[in-house]
Amino acid sequence: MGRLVDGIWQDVWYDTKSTSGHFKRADASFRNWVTADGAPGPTGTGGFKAEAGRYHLYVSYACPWAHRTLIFRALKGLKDLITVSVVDPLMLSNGWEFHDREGATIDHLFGSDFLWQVYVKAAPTFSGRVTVPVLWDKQTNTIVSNESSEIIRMFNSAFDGLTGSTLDMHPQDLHVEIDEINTRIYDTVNNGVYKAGFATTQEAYESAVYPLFETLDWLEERLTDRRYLFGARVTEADWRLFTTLVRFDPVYVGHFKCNIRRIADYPALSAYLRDLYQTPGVAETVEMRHIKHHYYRSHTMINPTGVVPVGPQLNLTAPHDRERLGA
Ligand SMILES: N[C@@H](CCC(=O)N[C@@H](CS)C(=O)NCC(=O)O)C(=O)O
Repeated sequence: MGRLVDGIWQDVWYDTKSTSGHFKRADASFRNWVTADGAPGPTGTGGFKAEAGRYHLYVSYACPWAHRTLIFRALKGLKDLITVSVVDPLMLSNGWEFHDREGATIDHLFGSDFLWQVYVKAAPTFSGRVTVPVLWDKQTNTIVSNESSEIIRMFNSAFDGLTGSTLDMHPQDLHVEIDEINTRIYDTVNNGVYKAGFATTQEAYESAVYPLFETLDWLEERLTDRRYLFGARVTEADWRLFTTLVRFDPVYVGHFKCNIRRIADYPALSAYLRDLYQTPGVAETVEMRHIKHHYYRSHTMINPTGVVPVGPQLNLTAPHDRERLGA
C-alpha cells in the first residue's frame, strides 16, 4: 500500500490521524471518456473513440470497484473488444503487483512488475493513489479513466454500434432516481463498509456501521416486492450494490466488523444476490479466492497474522425464486 509522489513510489498507509480516525477516499484522477465518435464526455478531453481492440482494462478480482467494470464488460458483449490484465490479490508495500498465477496475469501491455509503473507511463510526474480499475488507451498510450462509476457508463453505451448490444443499464427515464439511490448506496454501503473497516476510533466505526445497516434494512424492504432496485429492469445501481453484497458475508462481516447482521439473515437481499450472481456471464467475474486473500492478507494492520478464514459456506447457486417478481 502506498502512493506516487511526483512519479516516485512511496510506501505509506492511509492517514486517518488528520480525520479523527475516519477513512476518506480520494477522488479518481483520470476522468476522460470513451464515446462512440470520440467527442469529449461529461469530463476530461475528447479523442477516445470506441474502437475494437484499442482499450485495455487493468483490474483486481478482489476490488469491488474494478468488479463493476468486469461485469459491464461481460454483460455488454465487450470481452472480444477490450482486453484485460488482472493484478495479484496481495497488495503490500509495492501496491498492486503483476504475477502470472492463480487467476492473476502479467501486465499484457508492458510486462510491468507493479501497477504504479503503468500510471507513470501515462503521467511521469503523477502524484496520488494508484488504484484499479484503470482503462488504458493503446493508441495514445495513456490512461482514459480510473473511475469505475464512469467506466461502466462508457461500457453501457459507447460501444453499442460495434457490438449491437441493446441492453441499457442506465436508461434515460431513470437517470435522476439512479443517481439518488447510487449516492445513498455508495455513502453507506459500498464505501460504508470501508469506512467501518478502516476506522481507527470507536466513534468513526460506529458512525459508519449504523447507517450501513439502516440502508441494508431499507433495501431489504424495497427488494421484497421488486426483482431489481427499479422493478423489472436491471440497472447499474443493481451491479454497484452486487459487488459489495457478494463480498459481505465472506469478508466485510468479519474483517471490517460489519456484523450487526449478515446478508444471509436478509431473505430478500440474499435471494437478490443469488439472482444477480446467476445472471449469465456474472459468476465468472466473481473470484472468491482473490477476494478473501486480498482483504485478509493485504490489510496487515487489521489482520496482522494474515490468516484467511475458511468459511462461510456460500450458496450462490441455490434457487432464488425471484422471476415471479419480474413483471
Ligand atoms: N474511485 C475509484 C476507487 C477505486 C479504488 O479505491 N480501488 C482500490 C481497490 S478496491 C485500490 O486500488 N486501492 C489502492 C489504494 O488506494 O492505494 C473507482 O471507483 O474506480
